[in-house]
This record gives sequence, C-alpha cells and structure tokens, in this order.
Amino acid sequence: MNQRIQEAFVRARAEGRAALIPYLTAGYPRLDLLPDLVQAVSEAGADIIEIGIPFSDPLADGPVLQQAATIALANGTKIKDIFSVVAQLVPKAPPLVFLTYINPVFHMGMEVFVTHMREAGVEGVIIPDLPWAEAEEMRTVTRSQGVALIPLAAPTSTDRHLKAIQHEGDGFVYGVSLTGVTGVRDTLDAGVGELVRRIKAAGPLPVAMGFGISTPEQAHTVAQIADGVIVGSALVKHLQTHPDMAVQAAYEFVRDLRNAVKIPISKA
Ligand SMILES: O=P(O)(O)OC[C@@H](O)[C@@H](O)c1c[nH]c2ccccc12
Repeated sequence: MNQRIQEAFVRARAEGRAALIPYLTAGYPRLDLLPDLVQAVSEAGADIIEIGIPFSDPLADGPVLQQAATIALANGTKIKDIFSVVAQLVPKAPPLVFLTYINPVFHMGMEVFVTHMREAGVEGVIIPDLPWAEAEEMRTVTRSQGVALIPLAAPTSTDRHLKAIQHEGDGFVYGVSLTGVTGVRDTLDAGVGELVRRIKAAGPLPVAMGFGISTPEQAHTVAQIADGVIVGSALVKHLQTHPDMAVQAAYEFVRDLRNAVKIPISKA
C-alpha cells in the first residue's frame, strides 16, 4: 500500500472528515500557474491532489474538462514539462496522483512514464481507459516503482471485479458515482451509498467518490458515506469564471469544500 496516500486517509479520518481530493488539469489556464494553484488548494485543505495530464481525446470527460485540456494543449503543455514542474512542487504538497489516459503512457513507454513519476515524487496514477483485465503489465511496473495504480469502480462493476481491484489495486478505489462523463451536476446519484458499501465489502482499500460532485452541500453528503471526495469540473469551472484571480478562487472554493467534508462526531 502506498504509504503517503494511506496516511492522508488515516489523518483525515482522525480529524473527523473525509479526505478531500481536488482535481486540476496541468496546463490550465497555464502550466506556470500550476505551482501556485497546488499551493492554494493545499493551504485550503486538500488531502491529496489529482493532476490531469491534458489529452486530445479525453473520452470520459465532460465539456468543462475537455475545454481545459484543449486550452492546456493549445498552450503547448508537454508531459516532460509537467514532470519537471511537478517535481519541484512535490516537497511542499500533499500526495499527488496523476489522472491520465493510457495513450500518453504508451507513447512515452510504460516503464519510462512510471520511472518519471517516481523520480518526480508522484504517488499514484488513475488511468480511466485502461481496463483492469488488461492492466497486469502496468500493475507490475507501478508496483516495482512504489507508485500506486488506483483502480476505478462503477455502479455496473460486478462483485468479482470489485474483489479483484480491492486486492490488486493500490492507494484507494475511485468510485465513479454515476454512468457518464465528468461534469457539474445538480443532483447526486441515488446509488452512491450502495456502490460505496459494495466496494468496501470487497476489500481493505479506502473509497473516494468522484463524478458530478459540484457543491459543498454535495461534498458534505458524500463525505458521510465515503472515505474521500473528489471534485474536478466544479473547481476547474471556478478557474474559468475567475480568469484574473484563478488562484484566489481555487483557494476559496476548496476551503468551502474542506469545511463541508466534516463528519459529525456521532458518525466518525
Ligand atoms: O469533474 P467531476 O465530475 O468532478 O469528476 C472528477 C474528475 O474531474 C476527475 O477525477 C477526472 C478528470 N478526468 C477524468 C476522467 C475519468 C475519470 C475521472 C476524471
């Protein structure tokens, strides 16, 4: 089990809250802003930060994150630059995990990509379009480098799949709270509680839920059920709507989310 990720969940639980995991697209609005954005969301109380590698064909992403990726790529954001920016901010940041599609990983070479991750100090990676059944080589490479390969689970996952990812995955299980793409939603899917229960019954890894968690109220609801709360599109949208003060806007939104993920003492 990746130690820094595990510690982040243990610490959040001990402090009476779910772990808060904001998502940022590397290179949006610009790569040179990433250190300030990471610092802002860290100071606002992020327990783990997900950094998205922009990709030209992000099929699991909704309009907000697609647009962020398009702008990041148009700005000339390159993977090797992301690695060097991230390496510099790791010492001052909470555990970082990458979110990347498999194509950029294959392009660089699995072994090289994971070696760069380890050298930069990135603790884990989520690859939404890598089916677990085909992930064996990636699992071997990440395990040998001490990088967590974080599995995804959806409401459609079978119990057998949940058992497999709970025992072969590392870090946490990413519970996809609804079928569809990432993006801001008005309401939470009614099946969130049932999915968390099934994932937890299948093994020891903590469960963080993402997809469509947009407001502090929704984050609060999910925090009562899951070990972690992931917020992507709503945060990136905040950066979009506050172009001149993106860093401050990120700080304020994540601080509101952090206040919301508390668990009443009776439940903790
Ligand atoms: O944007 P949302 O709905 O808040 O969902 C989290 C999400 O942004 C982040 O984890 C993510 C970004 N791109 C993805 C692709 C697949 C799965 C997850 C993601």
